[in-house]
Amino acid sequence: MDVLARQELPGAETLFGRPLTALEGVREILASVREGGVPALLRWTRTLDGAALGAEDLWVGPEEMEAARERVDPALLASIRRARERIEAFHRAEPVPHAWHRVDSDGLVLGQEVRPLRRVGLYVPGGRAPLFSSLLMGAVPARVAGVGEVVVATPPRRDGSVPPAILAAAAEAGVARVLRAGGAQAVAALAYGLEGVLEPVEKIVGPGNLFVTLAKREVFGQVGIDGLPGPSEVLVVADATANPEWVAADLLAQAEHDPDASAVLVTASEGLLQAVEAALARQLQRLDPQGDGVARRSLERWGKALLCRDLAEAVAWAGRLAPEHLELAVEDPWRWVGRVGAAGAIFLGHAASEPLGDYLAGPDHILPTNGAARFSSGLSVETFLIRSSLIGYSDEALRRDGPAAVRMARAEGLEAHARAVEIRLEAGGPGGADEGPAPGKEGEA
Ligand SMILES: NC(=O)c1ccc[n+]([C@@H]2O[C@H](COP(=O)([O-])OP(=O)(O)OC[C@H]3O[C@@H](n4cnc5c(N)ncnc54)[C@H](O)[C@@H]3O)[C@@H](O)[C@H]2O)c1
Ligand SMILES: N[C@H](CO)Cc1c[nH]c[nH+]1
Ligand SMILES: [Zn+2]
Repeated sequence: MDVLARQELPGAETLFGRPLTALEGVREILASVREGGVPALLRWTRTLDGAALGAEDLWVGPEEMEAARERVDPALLASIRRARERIEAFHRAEPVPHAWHRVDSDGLVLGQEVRPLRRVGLYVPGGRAPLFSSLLMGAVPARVAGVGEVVVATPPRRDGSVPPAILAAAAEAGVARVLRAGGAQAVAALAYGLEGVLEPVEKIVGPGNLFVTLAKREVFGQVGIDGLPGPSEVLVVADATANPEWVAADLLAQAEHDPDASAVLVTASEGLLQAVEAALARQLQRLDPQGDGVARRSLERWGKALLCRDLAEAVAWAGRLAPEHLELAVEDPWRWVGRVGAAGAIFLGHAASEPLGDYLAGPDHILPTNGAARFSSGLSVETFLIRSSLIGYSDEALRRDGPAAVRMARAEGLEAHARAVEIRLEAGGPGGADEGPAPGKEGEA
């Protein structure tokens, strides 16, 4: 991501009036919406998405969402509902932290409060394709966690409308309102708020392209973020039992998301590698007869086929690259699962095509990319919860722990810390009568 962020942004002269990198462009957009509010947001929406909206058009409300439910094909609506149910069932089955506390025999109270976030911003990609499935993948676990309000932001089409399938999915998932804004400008609106229109949210979740992902990284600290789920990735580890047509189809499925998406095959079978390359060429011709499609550009830039000595080496490579999606298209996937170092989601066996996970298998499809699976995971109910530690001292527990705390504070050179505890010890604890310094202790260091 950093390589792309630092490259000169094509078209920057027209967009920003001077040459800029993608990261500089994103910073400029964020600053302009932070300072300029709604007019700046509308200006970027016109420039980048071609939609000339007025301030009164910013929101899609519940009525338009309900109407969208009527407009989508009933079979599609039923599929969206089925997907919502499957995603919800998966997230309800997840282990989540619960509030707890315990009281020790000396009266020390220790525990954790757990509460859902109050307001979350959910980015739903819409630049190349209206990813209503990503809306479900963000809004459903938020709801399971008990989040107070989920504000969705998604880029409008050139006529200013939001695709009905996105609105229908929003209605199905219980989302109250949708902001017609995309890209870094939408991230700015969610993070900084829009005066009189939108309060800043506490956390921004959801996937997006390079601009969205860079913007989320920039606003982190001002608000929380779920991670950096950027351009899609698939890495297929395949053995000679894999069907080359199926493997090629799964590589193309992720490549079609974005010219920045990546699709990689790792195998120890030279025969399979050649068969997949031939299948790819054939399928790409059918998918993109003009020869200028997204999948072709993605494969040219980031597509790779690696030939390894054996399957163990192939799996080791997969773990090192830590892809968003790993397919184990091998005879005995369970033999290898435990040896995968890192991956956002692991698909087991020949039938488990990645797009099934994109839509309705159940686990979340908002997953770390760009190697971030080494240290982070996909969206879960826990993404929407915060924990607060609970600490309560009795007189007895204070007498036991206080002297050690005082000693440690003085060793760190923090006299005020030491005195804060000592003053209570001198008074004999919360139950003691004396609020002032103990006789004879004044001036002691
Ligand atoms: N990792 C995951 O979990 C996951 C899940 C779903 C989708 N995705 C990824 O989400 C992405 C969706 O991308 P998309 O582009 O279709 O939609 P998007 O909604 O993420 O981005 C569209 C926005 O990009 C901005 N933009 C476009 N060109 C720009 C420029 N030159 N300068 C500044 N801003 C610009 C515009 O504001 C536009 O509204 C894909 O990369 C896809 O692979 C990832
Ligand atoms: N493959 C994407 C995650 O990288 C998710 C998605 C949504 N719709 C289709 N695919
Ligand atoms: Zn996909």
